[in-house]
This record gives sequence, C-alpha cells and structure tokens, in this order.
Amino acid sequence: MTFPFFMPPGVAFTNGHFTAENIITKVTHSGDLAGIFHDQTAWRAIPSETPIYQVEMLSSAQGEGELYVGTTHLNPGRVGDEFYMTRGHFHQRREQGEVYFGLRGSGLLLLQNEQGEARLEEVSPGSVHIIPGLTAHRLINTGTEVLSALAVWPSIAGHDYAALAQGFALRVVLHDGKIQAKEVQNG
Ligand SMILES: O=P(O)(O)OC[C@H]1O[C@](O)(CO)[C@@H](O)[C@@H]1O
Ligand SMILES: [Fe+2]
Repeated sequence: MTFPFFMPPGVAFTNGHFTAENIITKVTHSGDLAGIFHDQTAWRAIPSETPIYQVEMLSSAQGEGELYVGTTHLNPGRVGDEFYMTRGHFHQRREQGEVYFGLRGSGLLLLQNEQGEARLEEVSPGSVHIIPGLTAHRLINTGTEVLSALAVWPSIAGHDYAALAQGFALRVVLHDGKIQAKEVQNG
C-alpha cells in the first residue's frame, strides 16, 4: 500500500483539518542516549546537544481504545560506524502493537521478540510496517537524508526501555562502504 501524501514536519492532520496547536514535540539529543551506541568513545566525542531525532505527536485522548499518532524524524549520521537510531522499546503493555508508515528517506525498522530473535524491515516512502505485540522496535537511518516515519499506536501501550538495558541483538553499521547488520554477542 503506497500513500500519496506526505505530512510536512510540524503540521498534523486532525479532525479533518491541519492544526499545529495540538502537537507535542520531543527532541532526543546525543546526550540523552548514553549507553545506546556501541562506540562509547565516538559517542562522547559528539556534542551532547546534537539532535538525533524528533518526534511530533498529536495530543490525542488517553484510554482503552484511544490511539496516538506521531511522526519520528531521525537525522542521518553515525556514531563511530553505527547509524543514528532511536532508543528503541518494548511497550509496557507488551501485547500492544504499532503501525509504521515510511514517509521520507531510507532506513530500517529493527524488530525483536522477547526470545531475542531480531529482524529488519526496510523503511522508505510508502512502506507500511505492522509491529506485532510482544515486539521491541527501533528505527535506524541508513540514508543520507532525514528518515521520517509516521506511527500509530494505542495510547495505553507505554514505553518499556528497561527491558532493553542489554541492547538489541543486532547493530547496523557501515562497513567497507556497505550497510551491515552485525549480531551482538553479549546483548
Ligand atoms: O521512544 P523511542 O524508542 O525513542 O522511539 C521514538 C518514538 O517512536 C515511536 O515508537 C513512534 O513515534 C514513539 O512511540 C516513540 O516515542
Ligand atoms: Fe512503540
């Protein structure tokens, strides 16, 4: 399924018209991602206020059956040989899934189940991704422009970062000019 439309950053479609008042914007900087990237020396060399990604979401209702919608804009870049990525999370309510729609740029969606089995899906304009329940997810920008993806998820899902304190089972790096997924031995 390919969507012909592209929602520019900072403007959202709600109740049949575009408004900007009811958007919540959260920027994640390099300094917010301690321990996330493999090469800690390279990470420390990046100014902590360097923006890595920004999430704009609609301040919709909370509660059973309610949905959040948000767009993640992930900058291009690497920490050492590892591509910029989101922190990644399971949902607090593990059984809750999520849908991603690729809007701009090119990258990967890293999906990992509770048994530690990981897989990657390519994200590009028009791509659609079903994130099943019980599955951690992380967006990775392997391109040279901003990677933008719209996400829809249940407002009761919540974010469990602690469950991934050991990190994901795969890291995506640039090696000999090629994008490579490397298995992480010690998690
Ligand atoms: O919370 P993370 O792992 O930094 O991911 C960024 C955002 O991506 C989403 O999964 C979709 O926008 C949000 O729930 C999340 O806050
Ligand atoms: Fe999520």
